[in-house]
Amino acid sequence: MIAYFTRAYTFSASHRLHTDALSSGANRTTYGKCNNPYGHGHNYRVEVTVAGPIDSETGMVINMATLDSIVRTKILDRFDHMNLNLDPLFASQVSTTENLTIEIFNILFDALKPARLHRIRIEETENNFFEYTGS
Ligand SMILES: Nc1nc2c(c(=O)[nH]1)N=C([C@H](O)[C@H](O)COP(=O)(O)OP(=O)(O)OP(=O)(O)O)CN2
Ligand SMILES: [Zn+2]
Repeated sequence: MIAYFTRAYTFSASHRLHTDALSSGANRTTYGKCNNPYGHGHNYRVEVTVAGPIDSETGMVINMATLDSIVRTKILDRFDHMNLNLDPLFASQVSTTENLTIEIFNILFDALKPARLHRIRIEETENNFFEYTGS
């Protein structure tokens, strides 16, 4: 029997949607106000879902303290109060939340092993949600 455990985390970060592959005008047309040269910020809410059998001794899919520690070390310490565009992950790709969601999935997929990361879901604003399950 496989169970799913989801825990939510938040971090605040700034970014600017911009690509050197487009002209200034095309960037402005494509990204609108999000192309503002001074950037803007979000309070990102990240949902991490781990899937797996329930351990017969602990009754858990994953120990929450273990999950918290890994997410803090790998994600929150890296991105909270940072400019996403300055992170090497976004040196050659736009800091859209689609890309952020995939990058966070890939980081945590490796870090959580042998536990199995099932899904990352990120709320960028009250209206924008993104999710990735690895394929
Ligand atoms: N496909 C994507 N489109 C957009 C992304 C993205 O990551 N993927 N991101 C943005 C911006 O980062 C932007 O900051 C979103 O904010 P906004 O347009 O203000 O979003 P809302 O409409 O939800 O908020 P309002 O306050 O109602 O304007 C844009 N597009
Ligand atoms: Zn934004």
